[in-house]
Amino acid sequence: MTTTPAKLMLRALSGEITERPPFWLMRQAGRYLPEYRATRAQAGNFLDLCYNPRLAEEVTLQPLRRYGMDAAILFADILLIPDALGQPLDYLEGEGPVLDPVRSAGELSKLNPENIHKTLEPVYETVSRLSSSIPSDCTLIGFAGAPWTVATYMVEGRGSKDYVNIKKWMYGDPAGFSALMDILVEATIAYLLKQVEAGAEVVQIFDTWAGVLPDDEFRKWVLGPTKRIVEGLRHHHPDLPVIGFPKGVGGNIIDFVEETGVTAVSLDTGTPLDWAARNVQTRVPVQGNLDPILLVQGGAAMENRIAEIINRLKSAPFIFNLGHGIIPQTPPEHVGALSQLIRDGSPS
Ligand SMILES: Cc1c2[nH]c(c1CCC(=O)O)Cc1[nH]c(c(CCC(=O)O)c1C)Cc1[nH]c(c(CCC(=O)O)c1C)Cc1[nH]c(c(C)c1CCC(=O)O)C2
Repeated sequence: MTTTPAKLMLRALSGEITERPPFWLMRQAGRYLPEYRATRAQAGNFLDLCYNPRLAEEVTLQPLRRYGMDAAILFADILLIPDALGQPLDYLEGEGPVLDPVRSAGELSKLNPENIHKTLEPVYETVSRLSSSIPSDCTLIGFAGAPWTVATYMVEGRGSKDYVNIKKWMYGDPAGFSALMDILVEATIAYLLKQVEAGAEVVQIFDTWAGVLPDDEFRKWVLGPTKRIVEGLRHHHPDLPVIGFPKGVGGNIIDFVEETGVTAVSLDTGTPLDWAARNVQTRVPVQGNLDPILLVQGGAAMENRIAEIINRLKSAPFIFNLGHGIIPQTPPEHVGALSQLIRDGSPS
């Protein structure tokens, strides 16, 4: 009897040390690619692209065609959940997302958690198309934002530097704020379950702003909701690999791993490699953590750091990635050099 060798990414997630690290890159589809910009122009605006299964499938596949990553990440955005809950959302050129803010328990009646799947249906169709169109050795990753990070955009109404509105609500009316977080936990579980049913093999939970909370609040609004999501997913899919990305949390990543039950964690750029090898990788597989700006720089600086990351993390389960998303200024040929280096162990 012959068995198909499992995909490299799934093997690393199951705790295997692989012959080379699987790799994929956060924001691997996006504006640094001319073909993305062309498809995006064809779609109209960014939300139209996210809700167009044919075009969202196309932009998901674009980086795979060039670089053959070991995983494809569904093309969508973490703010589709607020959109599906009925919170008006727009993406402004040069500014990013803008939402009509929700800032008190009284305003929660503006959200409608009943029918999110009606809006999100095209996303599930994108996943379903991808599950048959990606290469057979490539793993399909679904994703969602963590409730805390999604809530920062919902309450601030845009990206924020100081999180003053959400923190005032969180400190001043924890019970009311927890009603918003409950809505997000439930919606996120339902959303990710549908992605898994449509063919996502792994899910990643992005908590980009997890690092701005003090101890107690970190436990309450990052650890608690993430744990509930992991449990909610595993209730239906006990073996589903879940990757957490609690960005900027420093040493708290140990508690994150121990308490949430995630399968693996993504390390941000600031996480020291030796520390991560001793304290995190002994617990779960890790993913990371090249500085995305080294991918803009390229050359020897990038190549040396890639080699260093691989050397320090290759003795335990490891997935190569960035410490945060690719930025639009990235020259596509630098991504080519990275993929070559990881695949063959030498620069192109
Ligand atoms: C905080 C956050 C968002 N979205 C996301 C996060 C968490 C990860 C992170 O911190 O980067 C996650 C995300 N956003 C996008 C993906 C797609 C999959 C991928 O290739 O990684 C994923 C996984 C597409 C996108 N999401 C967005 C774009 C750019 C939109 C465009 O084409 O104009 C893409 C490709 C827009 C977006 N969406 C968001 C912001 C702040 C912005 C504006 C900033 C920017 O323009 O880069 C919210």
